[in-house]
Amino acid sequence: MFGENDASPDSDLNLSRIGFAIAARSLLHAYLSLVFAIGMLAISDWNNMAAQGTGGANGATSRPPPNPSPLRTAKFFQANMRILVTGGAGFIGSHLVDRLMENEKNEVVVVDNFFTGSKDNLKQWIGHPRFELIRHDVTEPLLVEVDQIYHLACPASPIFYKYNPVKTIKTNVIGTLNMLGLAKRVGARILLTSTSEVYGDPLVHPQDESYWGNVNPIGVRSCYDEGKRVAETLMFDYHRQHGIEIRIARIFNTYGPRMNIDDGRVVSNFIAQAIRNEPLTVQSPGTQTRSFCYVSDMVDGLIRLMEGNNTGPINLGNPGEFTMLELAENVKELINPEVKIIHVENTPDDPRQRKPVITKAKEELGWEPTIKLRDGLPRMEEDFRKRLGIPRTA
Ligand SMILES: NC(=O)c1ccc[n+]([C@@H]2O[C@H](COP(=O)([O-])OP(=O)(O)OC[C@H]3O[C@@H](n4cnc5c(N)ncnc54)[C@H](O)[C@@H]3O)[C@@H](O)[C@H]2O)c1
Ligand SMILES: O=c1ccn([C@@H]2O[C@H](COP(=O)(O)OP(=O)(O)O[C@H]3OC[C@@H](O)[C@H](O)[C@H]3O)[C@@H](O)[C@H]2O)c(=O)[nH]1
Repeated sequence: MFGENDASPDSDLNLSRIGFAIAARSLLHAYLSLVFAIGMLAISDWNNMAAQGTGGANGATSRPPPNPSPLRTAKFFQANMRILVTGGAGFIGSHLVDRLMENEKNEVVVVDNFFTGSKDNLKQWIGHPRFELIRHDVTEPLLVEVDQIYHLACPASPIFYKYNPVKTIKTNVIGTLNMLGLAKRVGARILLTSTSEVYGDPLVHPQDESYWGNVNPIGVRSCYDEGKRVAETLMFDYHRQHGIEIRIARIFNTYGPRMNIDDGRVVSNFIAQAIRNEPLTVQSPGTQTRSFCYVSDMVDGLIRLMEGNNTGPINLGNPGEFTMLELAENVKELINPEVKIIHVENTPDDPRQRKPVITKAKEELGWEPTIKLRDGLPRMEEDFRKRLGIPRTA
């Protein structure tokens, strides 16, 4: 036994055994420390790369994203890109579907509960082999195999989102959770259409993405604006916690063909009123401002955001700013010079000013709007006249 016979002939051998054991242990220690240090370096490098790759000023991801379907990397079978558009039967969603369907490598699945959207908006695609339409409410879980998710489902016009505020907040919170759960399961990239309403009644003007907003958390609009704020939070938490690839667009007022004629939003109201020769209803005081983006520009921005490397949030909107009185005067001049403009009561918490800073969209996406309000309004007029059956006279 070691220690008992220090003077025995074996003691030299024992000593050298002990020396060897100590040396071996030190070597093992050194090796393990090295492996640990390399591991830590690799993890911190990966985190840095993830943060840079996703424009992650808002915190690095803690895990690698889930793997996309094996079909993506299959050697002999080049799968199409399968894209889910929630709310695809609505105004912006249906224009987005048109653009996505132009690419023959895309298969598009639309889910919609038809609350404010309509099959009519998608009629040119129904029956197409690369297109599927599913009646589904996003507040219920959904299982489909897709590579990208454009998550638009949510009523957007104030009269519709205030109609059933509890349902609106469920759509924003539970609906977004369900879509994030789906993205996590199938490894899809997900884009949320958030809104300029996250800035509330802004105290900073114009608004860039660093502004945290001025929102009434218990007001009649909060089902929508707070709902979208929580949806943004969920997106970033899934990104940080589960490595989900996210994109967030903060959309400013968008207009164009296919808006519901009785949608209640200001551009559709004024155009329908001018065509029907009814007074244009400017809600008081009329000095409140908005910035209006034509829908084809918006769709272009959404696709660039999805395909790019930046998580957002990124403002998408047209920085041209108009008071509601100026908008009414433009509509009157372009569509019906005889029409009257009247003042009516406003609704609570109406934001007094809104105009996007789009520097980030320009720099990160190479995007800026191309269609001015005075060019977009006549295009919308044409569509509304067709649907109302009221042609332009001379
Ligand atoms: N149009 C704008 O000016 C604007 C501005 C900011 C943000 N956005 C956002 O863009 C998205 C689309 O807006 P839009 O103007 O096309 O509105 P929209 O009302 O025309 O479209 C919304 C679509 O979502 C569907 N939908 C609503 N709740 C649903 C649910 N629970 N389950 C499934 N489908 C549901 C509706 O039926 C409709 O087809 C919305 O998320 C909206 O918040 C729009
Ligand atoms: O007939 C009308 C309707 C509206 N308005 C005014 O027009 C302005 C714009 O109102 P809208 O209802 O079109 O839309 P808002 O800007 O209030 O909200 C929109 O913001 C961005 C998106 O998220 C949504 O599409 C929607 O919530 C408001 O100041 C409103 O008071 C009128 O003067 N007359």
